[in-house]
Amino acid sequence: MAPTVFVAVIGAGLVGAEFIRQLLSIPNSPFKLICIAESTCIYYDEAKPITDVATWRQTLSASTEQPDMHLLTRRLSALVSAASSKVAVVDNTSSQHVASLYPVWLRAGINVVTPNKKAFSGDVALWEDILAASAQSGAKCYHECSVGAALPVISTLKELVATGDKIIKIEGVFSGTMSYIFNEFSTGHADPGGPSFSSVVKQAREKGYTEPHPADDLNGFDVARKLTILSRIAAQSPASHLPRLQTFQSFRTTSLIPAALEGIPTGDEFIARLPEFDAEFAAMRTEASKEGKVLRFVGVIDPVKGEVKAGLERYPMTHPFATSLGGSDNIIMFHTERYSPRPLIVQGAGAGAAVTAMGVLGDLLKLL
Ligand SMILES: NC(=O)C1=CN([C@@H]2O[C@H](COP(=O)(O)OP(=O)(O)OC[C@H]3O[C@@H](n4cnc5c(N)ncnc54)[C@H](OP(=O)(O)O)[C@@H]3O)[C@@H](O)[C@H]2O)C=CC1
Ligand SMILES: N[C@@H](CC=O)C(=O)O
Ligand code: NA
Repeated sequence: MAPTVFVAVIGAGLVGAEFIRQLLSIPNSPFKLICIAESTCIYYDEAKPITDVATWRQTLSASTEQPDMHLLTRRLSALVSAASSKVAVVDNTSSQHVASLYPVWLRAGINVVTPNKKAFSGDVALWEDILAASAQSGAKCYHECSVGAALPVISTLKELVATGDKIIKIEGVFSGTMSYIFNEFSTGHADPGGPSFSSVVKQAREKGYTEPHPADDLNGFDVARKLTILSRIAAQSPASHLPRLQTFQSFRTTSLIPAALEGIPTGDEFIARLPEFDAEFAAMRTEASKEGKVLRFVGVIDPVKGEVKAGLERYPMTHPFATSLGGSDNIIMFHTERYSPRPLIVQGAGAGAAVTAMGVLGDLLKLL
């Protein structure tokens, strides 16, 4: 019989709510959902786990308790000590503060599952502390969805590296938002005269592909974070010249944010002002289509040259980045010693609540 796993979910937004729906839909579930937290409220009851898909939101809203992460840590640590069962935090936020608590949780024997990129792509000291804490206690930290949503990108790279393959180059479209935007905006065929840039950004947001603030996608930081996560793993492959990246800002990334829109605090205001710059983006599209090319936002990790970069590039209409992508598709090509001359390719939806929640739940199932 599978052991019971006590689960605390932090973040019940787009991904979090879908994750809870999928978790509560598992028949004969070994998971006990004892906690759900958002920024302003928390439900916690070990004796009364949430079981009903239809009413969990009301149960959370009815709670008057304020979220206190230190209290949550003490409660979950006590549960690890008292029960022979496993305990897991599922972080479905994009919070740096929540991410900074992973080493504390892991050292206390609390497993961590998350699509949040912050812990693995920010200060290298936090990433190293997470690895050390997990090794020390044996608690697991799974974050497959921090790159390419549920697509097996991190697991594939870890396996290539662990089995001694030499990574020659990793290149691809790593952002569901950027993929959707340029698949719709720059098709080559209809240019010029396709949809406006601001309208496709708005659609990407409505479809749930963007970060809580869409500027975090358009400034290239989301791709830079994913490249940092992969680069830190690829750096362990034989003969890698990749540098020890201090943060995701340690290499060159092209931002698509017009200077006048830098630092706009809310996503709504940012989206409202973006049409002012549609003509600039249309001109870039026209330039590319005159050469028979499309625009794609691409990331490259090159362990041979020791280089990591992300930016907007032009591709001929025959290139896989131009021909084979649709919707929020990511495509990641692993060129390795074994996968040569043809690369190992992972492709599919790289954003969206359903696939991301599925990947998070898949990671949680690994604890069994
Ligand atoms: N959307 C996608 O397709 C993908 C998303 N991801 C990642 O998944 C994560 C969630 O994304 P998404 O669901 O779209 O984001 P949302 O903005 O929809 O949801 C975020 C949730 O986190 C909660 N939250 C934020 N800060 C805290 C905090 N300090 N304590 C407790 N709760 C907090 C918010 O609560 P409140 O509303 O009260 O502030 C909200 O419930 C992000 O890290 C994102 O990068 C990864 C792959 C794909
Ligand atoms: N905003 C991100 C979501 C997944 O990480 C993206 O568009 O890829
Ligand atoms: Na993934």
